[in-house]
Amino acid sequence: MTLQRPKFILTDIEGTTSSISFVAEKLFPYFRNNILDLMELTDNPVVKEAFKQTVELAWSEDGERIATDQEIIDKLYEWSVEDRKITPLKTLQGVLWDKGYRDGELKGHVYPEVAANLKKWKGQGIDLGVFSSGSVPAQKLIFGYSVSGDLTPYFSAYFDTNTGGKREAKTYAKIAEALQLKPSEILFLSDISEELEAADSNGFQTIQLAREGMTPTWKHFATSFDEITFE
Ligand SMILES: CSCCC(=O)C(=O)COP(=O)(O)O
Ligand SMILES: [Mg+2]
Repeated sequence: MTLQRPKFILTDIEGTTSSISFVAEKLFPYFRNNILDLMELTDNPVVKEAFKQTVELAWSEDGERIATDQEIIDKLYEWSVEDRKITPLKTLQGVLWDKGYRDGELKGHVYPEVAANLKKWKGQGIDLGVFSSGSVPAQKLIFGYSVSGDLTPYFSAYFDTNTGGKREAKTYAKIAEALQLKPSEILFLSDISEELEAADSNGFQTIQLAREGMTPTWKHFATSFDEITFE
């Protein structure tokens, strides 16, 4: 697919740069297997704030009153099994994954052609950024400790659920504003059509990554980054 060259490419992670199986079968189980380590980190201000948000969300969403550290951890475990894209869970996943990447137990999966295309696009004068439900620190880890080496030098901006939900149009307006670009100057890459729809309704260019035999569900699609080229 050949497009007019955008000024900025914003990419999703799971299902786009990286396999769904790596996230579902390596990252999420690592979090659940090590979740009790959070008990030792309750003085860490990031953990403290995420625990507070967990208590508030459990109350507002389920009407459930949780208070003890064990109850909070049980709730986070449950949300992880359900693959909830909610900020305190995503923050705490990033906190625990940090050790896994640094110890070498985790190595960020990226599809084989990703690094070469990031390099090529950057060489064409296109700036690159990430928008994932994974927290910004978790985004920096998967790309910093990737199977293709440290890819973080390619990215100049990172966005997560603190900016807004990926299926909400207003989130993309906020991203364009933060980048000080017109929406039409940004190309968003994702595997999920609801996310592409939200970006498209805001005027972004969009391409769906339909990887590993996935049937495309969006009007513009590619099966790998190699198929995305610019005039
Ligand atoms: C930052 S890598 C882990 C990604 C993650 O936690 C996740 O929920 C995937 O969401 P995405 O928005 O990248 O599809
Ligand atoms: Mg995705």
